[in-house]
Amino acid sequence: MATIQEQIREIEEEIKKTSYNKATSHHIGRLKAKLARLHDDVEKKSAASGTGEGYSVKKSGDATVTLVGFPSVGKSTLLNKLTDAHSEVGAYEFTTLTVIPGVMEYKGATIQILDVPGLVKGAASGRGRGKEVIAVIRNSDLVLFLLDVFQPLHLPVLKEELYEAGIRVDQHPPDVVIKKTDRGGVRINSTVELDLDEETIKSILDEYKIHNATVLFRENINVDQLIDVVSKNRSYVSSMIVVNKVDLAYPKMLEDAKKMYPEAVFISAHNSQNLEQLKDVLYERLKFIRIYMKPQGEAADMEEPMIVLDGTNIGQICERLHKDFKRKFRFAYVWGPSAKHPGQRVGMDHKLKDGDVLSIVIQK
Ligand SMILES: Nc1nc2c(ncn2[C@@H]2O[C@H](COP(=O)(O)OP(=O)(O)OP(=O)(O)O)[C@@H](O)[C@H]2O)c(=O)[nH]1
Ligand SMILES: [K+]
Ligand SMILES: [Mg+2]
Repeated sequence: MATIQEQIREIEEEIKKTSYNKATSHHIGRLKAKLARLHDDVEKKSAASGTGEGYSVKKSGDATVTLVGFPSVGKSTLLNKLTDAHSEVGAYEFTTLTVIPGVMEYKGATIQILDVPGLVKGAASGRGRGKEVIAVIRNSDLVLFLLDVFQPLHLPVLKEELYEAGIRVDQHPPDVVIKKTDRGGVRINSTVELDLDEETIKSILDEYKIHNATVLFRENINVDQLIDVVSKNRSYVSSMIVVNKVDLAYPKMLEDAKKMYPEAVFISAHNSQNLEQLKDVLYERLKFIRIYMKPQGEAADMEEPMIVLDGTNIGQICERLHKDFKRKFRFAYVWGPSAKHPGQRVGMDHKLKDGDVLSIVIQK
């Protein structure tokens, strides 16, 4: 019996060999789904048999950002400049061996920044501290990719490792809902024109042992995205790119790196160069919204809004307010951009928008 790694290689070979056309698309879809399942198995196995030494960091503040980069690109140096933390800096690789949290206050938001060990190629399958680092990244809201100006080509490697570990960077969860049923086979509904054909969709679901279900597509997605929906074990985070050590770069080198990553922020963490711009971009990328709380029977507090991430729902607000709020929650009233009419009565699933006024009613 072939090992999981051998099976993975075999399927990868077969995908490479198969030329893509209409007739082979469902075959390729099935192979990709098989591959995804094997990767999920590897993931599960190593989680079960792992060292058990997962890093435990409690999320805190309004958002969590993880510094992701190869060893010695300057992650710890940057953490020390942006936050109150002190993380050891060294001219050798793997100076940092655990998660070091720090806090940065910016424009009224409290942002948690996590320094972690360097990632290397193979991290997703467990090299270095890969597994533990990846678990931290999974739970963060933003990945700050930190590159050394001398090694700009690390970015695609980092992205590949995250992809392989089920982390989707700068993607949103596909707007596709699968509801399992008892009988009736797989029924497909769609509000948009689909590139995926029925046979491909069915063979992917089949690979995940889903034989009876209704599938509603509200978005035209590809094979890989459908596998993400079926596999469930995916995490969606946004990202930004920062290039460090510009103080050491020759002008030509800097120019090339800027052409390669026009959206990146170029800094010298060591010399505190361009850190204000970094904070600005970081803040923008996180997409904060302001929610004004109105205690029942009182006026809303328009002075000090709650700062939360876009997409936050009322249940998540309850969790932030008090440990009992979710249990005692009855309903809420909303005024403002997310309300259909002023004072709309809503439940915990209701998603808030910037500038909303919110009143939560709990059991006494
Ligand atoms: N010239 C220069 N050196 C820097 C800069 N940032 C960091 N360094 C140096 O680069 C080396 C590595 O810095 P660290 O902050 O330890 O890097 P790291 O990414 O945390 O490294 P690991 O924890 O080992 O993965 C140290 O010698 C730093 O002094 C910078 O902007 N310019
Ligand atoms: K280092
Ligand atoms: Mg470090």
